[in-house]
Parts: sequence; structure tokens; C-alpha cells
Amino acid sequence: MSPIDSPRLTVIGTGYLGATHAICMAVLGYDVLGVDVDEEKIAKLQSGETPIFEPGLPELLTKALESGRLRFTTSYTEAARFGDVHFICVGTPQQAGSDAADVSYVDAAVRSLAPHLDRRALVVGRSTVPVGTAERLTGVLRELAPAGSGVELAWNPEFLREGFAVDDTLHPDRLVFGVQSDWAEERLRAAFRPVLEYGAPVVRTDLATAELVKVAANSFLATKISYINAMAEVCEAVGADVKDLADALALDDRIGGRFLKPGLGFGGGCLPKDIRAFAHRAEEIGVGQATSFLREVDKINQRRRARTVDLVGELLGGRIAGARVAAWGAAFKPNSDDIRDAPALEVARTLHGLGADVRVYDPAALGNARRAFPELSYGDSALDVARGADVVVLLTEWTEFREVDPEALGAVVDHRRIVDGRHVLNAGRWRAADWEYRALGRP
Ligand SMILES: NC(=O)c1ccc[n+]([C@@H]2O[C@H](COP(=O)([O-])OP(=O)(O)OC[C@H]3O[C@@H](n4cnc5c(N)ncnc54)[C@H](O)[C@@H]3O)[C@@H](O)[C@H]2O)c1
Ligand SMILES: O=c1ccn([C@@H]2O[C@H](COP(=O)(O)OP(=O)(O)O[C@H]3O[C@H](CO)[C@@H](O)[C@H](O)[C@H]3O)[C@@H](O)[C@H]2O)c(=O)[nH]1
Repeated sequence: MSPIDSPRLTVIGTGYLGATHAICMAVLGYDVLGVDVDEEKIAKLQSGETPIFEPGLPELLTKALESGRLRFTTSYTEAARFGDVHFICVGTPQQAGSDAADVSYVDAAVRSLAPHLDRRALVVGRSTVPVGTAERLTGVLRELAPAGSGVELAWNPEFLREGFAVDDTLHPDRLVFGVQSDWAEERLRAAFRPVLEYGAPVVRTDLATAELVKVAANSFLATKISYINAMAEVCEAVGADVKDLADALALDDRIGGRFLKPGLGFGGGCLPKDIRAFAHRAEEIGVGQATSFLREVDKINQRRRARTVDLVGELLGGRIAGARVAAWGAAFKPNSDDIRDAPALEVARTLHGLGADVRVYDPAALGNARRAFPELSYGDSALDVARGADVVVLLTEWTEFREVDPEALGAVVDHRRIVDGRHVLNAGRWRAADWEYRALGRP
């Protein structure tokens, strides 16, 4: 097949986003080269081991490697020689000491690749970046790429959710193509052909709009979560029940129930840093008033973590120091091992800082949590960490926590007290088993 029919793809940055993209594209039939500066990660992937916990991904990695269509490298020379379309999937974390996004990895990737691009190629940014980044990088490419104007930049933001990354990649709700020419759109269509055949709609637009769609989407989702959590604060003040309130709102299909689950709030490597970076960028370009509400969304979200600690203190009669706390969950959400800005670990660490003896269990994120926070204690199961506990705190809504039998748990704890930080337990059932049950925003 000629390159225009089936372009060869490189995926630069093989973390949560890039590893998934590279593996899925190879499974869809493309020849793919994964590129990263992290030699250990590349060696792992090449040997068939996924560096992250993501359901379904290990099996697809094996399949892709066996097909011979997927390889990994740390060499940008090799990447430039191999690829017709280069997807940039490197991290854009929050800068230390600022709300701004750190785009230095994106810059480094483009600057490392560009000098080797001696034939026509499309460089496609997929990382989440401040609006204006793609236009600036267009200049960098023009300056550094020997193939000159034959090399073009496009922006194609990614919307996958961790825990559902494979399905979201194969069957995305939409593909956004921020392009500067028909040629770039054609290349992108060729690079996503099977996904388009599955029926994914395409929005073709300019670079700035493509960058903005991503942060606008995450801002909307974060706002929806903080909205219901703000309602939880009001409910708590008057003894109302935010769960019933959310259920009732959700029945209006103009509102809908998705991202309307009250509780400990959002964390992870995306929503918190993306709303901050967006607000920061809007201020930089003089439209800070348009996104100032995102500052409030962030504050509401942070207050949920503090309020969860307060609830634990209330259940303990104010005596947090010396109390034994079983913390269920470390990952920022279930079906992930990602602990970036995880509300669960922030609550656990705050309680530890207040003198509680905190023991943490998580089905997938224990390794990451142990490495990041060695000062906390960890255990091997939900019941294990609950032995002798004065209070159990459910912080991440893993299915296995929902399924714990209140009687079995009651037999190992010292006191039957539970804080349901994610509104997933049946309050009536736990109270019937003599548990003191508390949840944010519920009587
Ligand atoms: N995690 C998600 O679910 C998700 C979803 C959509 C979009 N995003 C966005 O995608 C981007 C990547 O996020 P992530 O969660 O995959 O991050 P990550 O930290 O898991 O992965 C980033 C990878 O980039 C590599 N890298 C850094 N500099 C490099 C360079 N110069 N050359 C090659 N590789 C380099 C790192 O070694 C790492 O493996 C971010 O902008 C994020 O906001 C993430
Ligand atoms: O009703 C809800 C829904 C989610 N959450 C929390 O919100 C956070 C984020 O959840 P989710 O959005 O499912 O996780 P991510 O994998 O971070 O995905 C978001 O961030 C990605 C990276 O930008 C985007 O690609 C996705 O579209 C966007 O949903 C987690 O801590 C959840 O516990 C709630 O508290 N209530």
C-alpha cells in the first residue's frame, strides 16, 4: 500500500495516552513505532509489558507485538526515517509553583524530531496544551525541518478516559482535526481510517479551536462535578440528601446523570491541571473573566477533600491523633493505577499528618502509592487494612469495596464507623448492620 493509503505512524511519548494510542493503532493494522526518552519504559513495552494498569491493554500489546506491526525506540533519527505521521503524546503537567501547563516536553519532542524530517510528513499534537501552542510550534517546525514547508503541524486532541482507554481510542465520541490544509486532513483521515469506518464523527477546524475543544471539554466535566458537590455543601447545611437531589436532576435529560456523581471530587493527571492551565492561559491573553469560574470549580473540589477529613474527625469524636484509619483506595479513580493528584491519597496523607495511624489499600495503585508516599502504611486487602480500625474511609469506588459484606468487615474492625467518600455503599444496609455511616452531603 502506498504511504498515503496507510501511513506509517510514530507515537512520541508512551505514557497513559501514547502507549494506548500506539498499541491500538498497531492492532488496527498500522505499522507503528513508539518513541520515548525513558529507556526503561521502552524496554518494558518492547518486551511485552505495559508500564501502566489499563484494562485490556496488556492483551492488545501482546497481539500488536506478535503481528510485527509495533516496535519501540528511543531514537528520533529512526522515528523521522520511519514515520509519515508523527503523533506527539508527551506529558504537559502543571508547572511547579504556577498554574500554567509545562509545555517543555512538547517543545523538546518537536525540536528533537524536526531536524531529522527530510521528507514530507505530518506532525500531529495530541497532548493537552494552552491555546496558541500549535501556532508557535508551526514556526519551530518551519525553522528546524530540512523538508521546509513539506512538513506540517496539525492538532488532534485526545479525549480518552483512563480505565476505558482502549474502547475510547477505538470508538471515540469524536475526532477533532485542527489542520492548516486539505492535505493534513487527508493524512489524518488516512491515519484514522478504521476508527472513521466504525463511525466516529470528525470536526475539522483550525489549530486554536482544536486546542480549545480539549480544555473546554475538561472544564465542562470538572464544572459539572463541582456543581453537584456545591449542592452537597448546601444539602449538608440543611440536612438534605445530595444523592436524591442528583438522582432527580439526572432524570432531566437536558442535564443527565453523567459526571453528576457527588463525593470526594475529581483528581488525576488531567481535570485539575487542565482547568488551572486554562484559567491561567485565559488570564495571559486578557480574557481571565471568561474562565474565572474555573477558580471556583477548583476551590469547591479542594473543599471536598478537607470536608472528608472533617467527617472522619466527626466520627472519631474529634480524636484523629492516634486513631486507626483504614483508607480504601489510592488511585484517583477505579480501574486505574494513576495516583496523580489523587483525592484518596491527599485525604490519607492529611489524616496521617494529623497523627492518625493510616493504612491504605488499593487494588492497582499500591506500587505507585508506596513509591510516592513511603511514610504511609499499606496493606494487601480491604479487610487486612481494616483490622483493628477505628474508622474505615472509602476513597476510590473500586467494585471490590462496594461488594464488602458489612458483617464480615464488622468482625475485624474495632469500631463500626464508615465514611463513604464516593456515595457507593447502601447506607440502609450498613446502618442495619450497626455501622455509623456518613457521606458528604447526606443526612
Ligand atoms: N492520561 C490520560 O488519560 C490523557 C487523556 C487525554 C489527554 N491526555 C494528555 O496527553 C498528554 C500525555 O499524558 P499522559 O497521561 O500520557 O502522560 P504520561 O506522563 O503518562 O506520559 C508522558 C510520556 O512522555 C514521555 N516523554 C517526555 N518527554 C519526552 C520527549 N522529549 N520525547 C519522547 N517522550 C517524552 C515520558 O517519558 C512519558 O512516558 C498530556 O498532555 C495529557 O494532558 C492524557
Ligand atoms: O461524576 C463524577 C465523575 C467523575 N468524578 C471524578 O472525576 C475524576 C476524573 O474522572 P474521569 O474524567 O473519568 O477520568 P480521566 O481519565 O481523568 O478523564 C478525563 O481527563 C482525560 C484527560 O484529559 C480526558 O481525556 C477525559 O475525557 C476526561 O474525562 C475522577 O477522580 C473521578 O473520581 C467524580 O467525582 N464524579
